[in-house]
Amino acid sequence: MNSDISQHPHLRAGVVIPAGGTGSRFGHTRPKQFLELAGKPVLIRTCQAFLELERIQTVVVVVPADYAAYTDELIRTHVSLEHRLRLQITNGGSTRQESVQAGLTMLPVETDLVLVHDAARPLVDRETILRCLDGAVRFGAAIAAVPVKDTLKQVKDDGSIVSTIDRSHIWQAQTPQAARRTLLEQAFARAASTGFVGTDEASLLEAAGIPVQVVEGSEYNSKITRPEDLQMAEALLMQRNI
Ligand SMILES: Nc1ccn([C@@H]2O[C@H](COP(=O)(O)OP(=O)(O)OP(=O)(O)O)[C@@H](O)[C@H]2O)c(=O)n1
Ligand SMILES: C[C@](O)(CO)[C@H](O)COP(=O)(O)O
Repeated sequence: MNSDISQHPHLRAGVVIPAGGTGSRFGHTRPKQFLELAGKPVLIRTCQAFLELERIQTVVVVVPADYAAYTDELIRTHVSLEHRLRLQITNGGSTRQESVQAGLTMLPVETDLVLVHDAARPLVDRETILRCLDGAVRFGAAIAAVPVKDTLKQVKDDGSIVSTIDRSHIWQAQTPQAARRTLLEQAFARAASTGFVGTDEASLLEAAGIPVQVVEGSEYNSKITRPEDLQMAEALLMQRNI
């Protein structure tokens, strides 16, 4: 069976974009997802990467409650009416996991394939998104990831090296992280019942015994965590004249 997503015209995919963080490691008065990146808010860039794909029927943005009105204003300023029809905003929670859970409940009932993508990853490319979609169709769950390039060290609190970690099978998880909705809801329900808190959706799926596949991400699909990450993203976009 060819499980390429184009073979499944009736598949309805939605994306949840967790944008409810405070950006404490970034250290700005405004959460980093609302800062400008080459003239456009980080969050808007991220939303548009998905709105430009017809395969994505619904985009749910999960924002801090005190930023809901501001987000609505940003969307009205930067997003076309046509795209706004596929965009919803809801309030986030105190953890990324709670925010994603809130977003899942907003997806239309007919949504059967879900992607989750950090608002803080605005340089995600079309091909990575489509690989995640196809991976979720083919395997049930798939995440963007890149193999580790640097030598990895286990280090004590005092900075002394304990050992060098074999990196031959170590990958850095990115987002999108995609799964059939039933699998993702099963994983979130189990996490809620056991009190499990993960830093990504794959860790919840793994904990529930649900197989997850990695698909090729991109070195450009980095997460904006600290100020230098925003500077790097800006330099990249300027170079590409985007
Ligand atoms: N309660 C939270 C925490 C995080 N996020 C989102 O999850 C993504 C990845 O989280 P991270 O980069 O850690 O963002 P922050 O939590 O804002 O950053 P920090 O840990 O530095 O405070 C971001 O798009 C962030 O907005 C969220 O929706 N809700
Ligand atoms: C989901 C994620 O981006 C995968 O690498 C990462 O786990 C988010 O971690 P954060 O601490 O919430 O930024």
